[in-house]
Amino acid sequence: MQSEQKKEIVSVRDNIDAIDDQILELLKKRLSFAKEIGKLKDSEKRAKWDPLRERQIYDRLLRDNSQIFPEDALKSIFHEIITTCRLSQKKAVVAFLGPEATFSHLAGVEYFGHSADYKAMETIDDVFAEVEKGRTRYGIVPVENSIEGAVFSTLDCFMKYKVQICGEAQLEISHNLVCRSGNIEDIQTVASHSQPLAQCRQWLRKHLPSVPTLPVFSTGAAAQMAANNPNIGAIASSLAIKTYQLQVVVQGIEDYRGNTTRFLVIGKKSPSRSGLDRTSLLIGLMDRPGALNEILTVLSDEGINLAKIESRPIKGKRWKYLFFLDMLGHIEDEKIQRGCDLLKSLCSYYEWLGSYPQAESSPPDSPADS
Ligand SMILES: C=C(O[C@@H]1C=C(C(=O)O)C=C[C@H]1O)C(=O)O
Repeated sequence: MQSEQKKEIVSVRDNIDAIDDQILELLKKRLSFAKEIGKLKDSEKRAKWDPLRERQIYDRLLRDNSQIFPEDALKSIFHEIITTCRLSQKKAVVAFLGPEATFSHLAGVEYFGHSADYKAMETIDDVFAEVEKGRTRYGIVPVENSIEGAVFSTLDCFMKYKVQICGEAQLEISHNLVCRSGNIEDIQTVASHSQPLAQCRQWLRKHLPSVPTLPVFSTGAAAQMAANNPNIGAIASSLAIKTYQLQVVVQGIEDYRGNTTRFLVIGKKSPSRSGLDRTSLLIGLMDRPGALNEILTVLSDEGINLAKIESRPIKGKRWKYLFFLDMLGHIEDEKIQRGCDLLKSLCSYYEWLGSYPQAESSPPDSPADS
């Protein structure tokens, strides 16, 4: 009986092998067609990245799948296939806040897949400078966290460097307390980036009340420190545990579940419209009563959905601010174009930071112990 079953497994596995061979042949064919399209685009001087076409592919596949193959898996399989095909037309190097295994690195790999090359930078400023100078094609930077709010150093870089936003990615962040031994008693200092330290504030106060915290450049840098010093604990990603051979002390120490960070992909030129886009502006208000109201009125009159507004002080100009505005839609959409033209005439400063495909939204955050 047992050997009958064994034979059946072998024969069904033959079927799987035959399918895998077909998938592989089809993948090779798909890659060569993508390269052919790349050459045609070269001759027409067209951008290689076509977000609208990519979105249409996902929509069609998800519809035809009728939820038979698990949807998230289907999306990530095709994401890897499509990014590989796209990058075969033009290679991309992506700068991120390093060292290896930071959340920015993870977000980069999620966004660009495994076919891109990644370059670790020491600071967010360095990521911007790298892209502005054209040394790397893209950069990925954290811009806001669903619990802690804006990442000010990123917003300030938009005021300093000439780059465009090309995309956004959202990464659900779960923090691990790690150290060399895996024993909480060995930890005399907890190092991490200031954002994760803030995102785990209540947990640290409750479980390590007398242990000081040490803000460092990145979670990767903290993990590196923990690897070099047995008395340093780090708050870091699961990728950092593997990369720096650390032991987990406690998993999931964030104060809120669903804690999500939004990242921006920066480059030299925003992509064309995908049909589900976001447009970011940086504006300065006229010094007159009702200036902000005028801006909001334009958006409301044009039926533009304002997704976010955030102000930042202008360095060296006391009590003067610039505003970051995110709207739903693409600058190629008539409504957004018209709204932006009106804003330009009403603002003391106006800069279009880019239009780019919207990231999928995730469920809302909830307290960790609910
Ligand atoms: C192959 C193309 O180039 C890129 C890759 C795509 C793909 O792999 O399906 C789709 C759109 C483009 O971003 C294309 O434009 O069709």
